[in-house]
Amino acid sequence: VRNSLISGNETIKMALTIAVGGRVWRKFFKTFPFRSNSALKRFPTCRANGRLYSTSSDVVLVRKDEESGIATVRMNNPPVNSLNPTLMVALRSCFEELEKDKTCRALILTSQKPKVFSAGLDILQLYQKSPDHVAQFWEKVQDMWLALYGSRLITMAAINGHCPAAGCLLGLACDYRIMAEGNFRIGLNETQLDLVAPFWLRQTMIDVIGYRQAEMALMIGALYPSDKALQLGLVDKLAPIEDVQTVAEEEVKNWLKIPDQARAITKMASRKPLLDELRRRKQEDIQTFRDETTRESVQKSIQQYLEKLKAKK
Ligand SMILES: CCC/C=C/C(=O)SCCNC(=O)CCNC(=O)[C@H](O)C(C)(C)COP(=O)([O-])OP(=O)([O-])OC[C@H]1O[C@@H](n2cnc3c(N)ncnc32)[C@H](O)[C@@H]1OP(=O)([O-])[O-]
Repeated sequence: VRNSLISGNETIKMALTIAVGGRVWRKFFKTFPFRSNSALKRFPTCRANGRLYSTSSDVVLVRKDEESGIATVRMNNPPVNSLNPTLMVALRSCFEELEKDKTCRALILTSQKPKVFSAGLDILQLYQKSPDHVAQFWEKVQDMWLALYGSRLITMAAINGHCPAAGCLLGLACDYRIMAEGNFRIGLNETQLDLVAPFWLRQTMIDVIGYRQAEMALMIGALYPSDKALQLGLVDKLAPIEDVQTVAEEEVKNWLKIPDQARAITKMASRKPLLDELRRRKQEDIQTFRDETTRESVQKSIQQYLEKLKAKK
């Protein structure tokens, strides 16, 4: 399915691309096309540090430092930043707006509410819903991921709290992950809900922590404390929770020393096969998720998981 090595032809294409200087970005976007975003038009805009960004509400807060070109994107969907359609569409919109902003060079993704980065997908959107609802919901997950994973920007996850399931999916889509020290957990725990991580999410986990560890983590739906996550390579750095944002900014500044063009082309060379694969198999992936999730036995498991969450209190 996945061939992360680019072919000789593609290498030559990229070398030529670099050589043509002024026309490089036009050529780059031709080689690695980004999807256009019709959703943007549907949302009102908000002003962030003098620049306009589209959000569907206040669920995504954006602040861009004009001097450095670093944008901080904060998820703001209390209590736990569960990824409902509104938040996912707003995140996708925001990623795509920043992508188009020529003065933007880096994106830090974090939570407005310390202690929880994101609780993953809004489980209520998967429970007792029609197959059509689940299908539309899943497409929003795919589109959000495509926009972040396929970004030309430096993308850094400042994981300032718990980061299960689709929270981890967002982190894995970034280039680098800094996580809060302490009793916070991260991982792809989908199997605990009787859900199956899709091929593109499985692949990113494999790419980040290696086949054996990813296979095991995915099978048992492991959630790791941050020190173990660091040991596995699931996150790249730890910091005290109050310093996660500052450490992320410092790290981005190091990355900004690398010329954008070469960094972005290199990133796309390794990510393009998986991006293309999902674009090609998008409908099949939606159908699989819809059919699996709406199965009676899976609905029963989701119900039990929701009950367990409530009982925790
Ligand atoms: C294959 C597909 C790939 C991805 C799949 C997924 O992401 S599946 C997702 C897998 N995700 C998980 O397995 C993570 C499940 N969540 C947790 O483990 C914890 O909430 C926490 C550790 C993130 C935060 O702990 P904390 O003590 O700070 O907070 P708290 O626990 O007290 O929750 C506060 C309120 O939010 C509610 N709520 C919570 N999460 C969700 C949700 N995802 N959705 C909806 N609601 C959720 C919770 O019921 C409670 O509601 P109440 O009673 O006030 O009406």
